[in-house]
Amino acid sequence: MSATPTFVFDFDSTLVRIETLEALADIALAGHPEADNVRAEIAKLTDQAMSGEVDFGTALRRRLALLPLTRAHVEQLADRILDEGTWSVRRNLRFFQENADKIVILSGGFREIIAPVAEGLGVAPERVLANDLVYNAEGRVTGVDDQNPLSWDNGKPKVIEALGLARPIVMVGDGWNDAEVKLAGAADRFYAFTEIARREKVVAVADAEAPSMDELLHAEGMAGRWSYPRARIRMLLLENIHPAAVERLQEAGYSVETMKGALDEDDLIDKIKGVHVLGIRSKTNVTARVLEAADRLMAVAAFCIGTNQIDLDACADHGVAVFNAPYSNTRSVVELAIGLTITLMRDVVDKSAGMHAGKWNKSADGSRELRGKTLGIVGYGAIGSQLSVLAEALGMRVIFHDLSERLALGNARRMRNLDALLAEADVVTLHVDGRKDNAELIGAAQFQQMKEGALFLNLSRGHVVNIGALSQAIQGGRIAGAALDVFPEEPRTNADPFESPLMGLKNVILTPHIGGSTEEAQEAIAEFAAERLLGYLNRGDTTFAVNLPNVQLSEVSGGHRILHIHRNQPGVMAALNRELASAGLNILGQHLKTDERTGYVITDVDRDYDPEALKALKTLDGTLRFRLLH
Ligand SMILES: NC(=O)C1=CN([C@@H]2O[C@H](COP(=O)(O)OP(=O)(O)OC[C@H]3O[C@@H](n4cnc5c(N)ncnc54)[C@H](O)[C@@H]3O)[C@@H](O)[C@H]2O)C=CC1
Ligand SMILES: O=C(O)C(=O)COP(=O)(O)O
Repeated sequence: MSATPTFVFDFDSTLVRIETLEALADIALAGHPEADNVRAEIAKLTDQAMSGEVDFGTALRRRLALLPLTRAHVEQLADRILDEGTWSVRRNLRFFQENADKIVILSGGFREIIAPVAEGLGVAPERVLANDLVYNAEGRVTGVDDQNPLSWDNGKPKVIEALGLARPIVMVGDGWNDAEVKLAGAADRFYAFTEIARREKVVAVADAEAPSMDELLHAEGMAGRWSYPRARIRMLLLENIHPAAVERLQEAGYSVETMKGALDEDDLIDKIKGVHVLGIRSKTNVTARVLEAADRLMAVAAFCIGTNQIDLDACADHGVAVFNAPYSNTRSVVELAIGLTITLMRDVVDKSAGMHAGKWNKSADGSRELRGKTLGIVGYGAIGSQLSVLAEALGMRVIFHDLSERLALGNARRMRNLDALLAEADVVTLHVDGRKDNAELIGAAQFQQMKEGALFLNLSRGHVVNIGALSQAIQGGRIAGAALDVFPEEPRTNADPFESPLMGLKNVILTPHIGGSTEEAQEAIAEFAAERLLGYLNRGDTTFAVNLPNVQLSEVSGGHRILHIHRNQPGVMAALNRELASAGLNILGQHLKTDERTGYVITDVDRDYDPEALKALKTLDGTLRFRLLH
């Protein structure tokens, strides 16, 4: 590694979120009759000086002359300046403290205000170069020390040159006077720091823009709080995912793009390049072709329960973790199923449509109570079993069929097979998952087995039912009513048309896949899935991943964390540990978990190692993904 450069940091709008003179103006002008005008004048001068329109010395003196500033005002700001630290500076304190002897703070601002921040960063007072305020006997500020070159135009380069600092020198700041340091040749690189204020003119002459300290440290090859600047991690959230997720992910520093509808395979292939995290709901198919095109993808989050739209094995083979929200909309689906059952039993939808057309049809024919009827639940997972409890509470008898051994809740009875269930149920409701094998689980033969006049509900997945057979069963009278929330072909957006052979049939309720679409469920899903993503990105935690071994992990603290996803084949662990040993890495902790396909090993190591040594780990035979977390 090349030697650490000398870092020269500007202060206002770089190490802190404020401009000192504006903050002092707020304090000194409190209660002043002309406060707003004076403040506006000061802000304008600051901006003109920072963008190079007015020379710095002139702007500084004019701003001070506008203020009735006293020592007490200055002390007041100095007392609270630590609260004004720039966010990315705060999270990278360790960088400052560990490299304090390579850091200089260079500011046209005032020493009294900078001192507490410098102390917090571990930067010695002699490495703080700033202006000195001059006070009169009453403690009133009369100006600045005119001997200090920093109080004049183009002072920063002069001061830096006079220090004779070790090169290369990296200048970091938001203002034109910071850019001048590089333009005058006193620094080797200049980063326009834009986390607080972004000035086009300054960015235009910079070697690079640093939207945060993370970006700067990454660009300079320094170990920062994060191994990779979060703002560069791109997340694409499709299908109108609840804003709570966007907020949570942005708040954590990631870049989030949202789209209202789903994308088809080709559009997703175009869009997926450069995307690190994809968020979808039930309608976007993540196929092997999509994964081939995904050059950066680390994780897919299904902001729903079903994951049948995702090629989970192909994701695992690419080292892409897949998460879902398995319980957040369960209750919403159950409530709708209950509501639909009652609505079908009472023929509410057709009667209501009749009323809207001016037809009064008061009749009890065919209308029945729920109480005492038999509900047949196919698929007794999270939704099926919760529906079982609610239906019993309403007085229904519950029978169920599931491929797996499930605990029968309450008085629910397990049926030995699907046929037995179909023969006995007054209402058949589907809550199986969307695995391929479930295609047309219910077709003509199954409708034949149902009781004459049975009701039928599908809130699981569209392909589970043969729609033509259902349509015939309804028209032939075997099925007295049906409620369908899911369809073999569903429109990708609200603007696309919907068509189905079931349209217009008597006592048939069609809903646009809204089983899980309640405000409560969508918000809960957003929070749950966003947390899973953050846990994975920030800690490597795979709890609730549906295609990788689940490992629950705490925050990385003290050391670095090496994450290695590999094909589950003999010898990978041995080879990995051989490489770690030969690189002289001190292992603080290690976890390994495997499933049939994939192995996931997490190794926490001490920070003092040669980063070059890690390269070998990326190319170990069987490696699917390698990641380093700080
Ligand atoms: N309409 C909507 O908006 C929503 C639809 N869903 C759908 O509901 C499905 C079920 O959700 P959960 O209950 O949370 O899933 P789950 O995974 O907890 O339960 C599914 C159950 O179905 C069983 N199963 C699968 N195939 C079967 C078969 N052929 N015969 C009998 N049992 C079978 C499984 O063993 C499992 O116990 C989801 O996979 C999703 O496709 C989920 C949420 C909202
Ligand atoms: O949670 C599920 O699996 C659902 O079917 C809900 O899908 P959606 O998020 O409404 O597209």
